[in-house]
Amino acid sequence: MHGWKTQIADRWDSLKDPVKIAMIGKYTALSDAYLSVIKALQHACMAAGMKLQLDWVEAQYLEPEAKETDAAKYETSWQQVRAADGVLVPGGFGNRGVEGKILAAQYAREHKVPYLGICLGMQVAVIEFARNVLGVKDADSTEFNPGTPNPAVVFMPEISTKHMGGTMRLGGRRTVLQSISCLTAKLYQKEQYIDERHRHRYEVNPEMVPQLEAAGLMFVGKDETGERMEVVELQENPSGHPFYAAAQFHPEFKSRPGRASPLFLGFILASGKRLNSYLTSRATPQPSPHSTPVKPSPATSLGLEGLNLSAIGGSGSSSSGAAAGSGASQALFKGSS
Ligand SMILES: NC(=O)CC[C@H](N)C(=O)O
Repeated sequence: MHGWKTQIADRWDSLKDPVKIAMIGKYTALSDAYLSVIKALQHACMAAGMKLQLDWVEAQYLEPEAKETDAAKYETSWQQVRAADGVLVPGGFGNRGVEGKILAAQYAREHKVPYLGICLGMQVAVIEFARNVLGVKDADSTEFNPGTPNPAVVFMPEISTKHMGGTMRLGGRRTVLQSISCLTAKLYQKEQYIDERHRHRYEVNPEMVPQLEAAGLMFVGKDETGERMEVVELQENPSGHPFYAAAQFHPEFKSRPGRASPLFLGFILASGKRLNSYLTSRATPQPSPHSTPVKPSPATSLGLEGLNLSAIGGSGSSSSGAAAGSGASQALFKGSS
């Protein structure tokens, strides 16, 4: 166990190629939810052979009002978004900063910057698309605007609004994949379904789905009834976007060192411009079981054997080129099982 941890810590400390991720959140209420996201980013960076540079962006400062109230913070926050290789909007509750998150999703979509949305991050992506692509300017979530005439995100019908304590849709649920060629299916290497964990009260309004899909926002994962939207991706053509994916579930909850979450890995690889070579390498037929056995590599013993690390630019080696034992490598293990 100790040797395994040392190998992972060494690999973490030896990563050099930087990848800059802007995480758009509400940092006065730093919650456990964000800590799981940070760990999932670290696991993905380690698998991709990239060094994480995380920029924390307070969503509220991206909003136009901040230009008047706090011009310096507005400027630096947008600079952080513009400098990012990838934009991540994690889960969240309550309406403060939501408009800033919607603007960040719009920026990532329009500027073809890799985007990963989680839970609320998927809901804001859908609201943004409805407003700016479908032209439904007042599209909103009933969580933030209960009287909105154009709800893109609605309270889940079978949940009672009167009993807030027990109203959350929680835990492991099945997502049925709608197409074997979507990015999510390729990353998970699954054709039919994936199981991930949930924590939400609102969902995409199923009535708006046909319009959204006709305009290119594809619901590539749905629950078993087909009524609840679980994963969206921008249609590959004509968007030409390198990575635009968002999930209603929380992929970070199942991420582990040596077993990065597929969506996080895809996001990091796309942010480091390595996603295509990774997907091509995965599509290459594996050697037949009768070919010469390969000596286990350090990557195999790290549980990274599913990854063709050389194909994605990682060293695939566990040598410790840089100083070992940094705080970052220690943090990698805290709280993970
Ligand atoms: N975990 C989340 O991001 C929740 C998103 C949203 N507030 C909901 O309840 O559906």
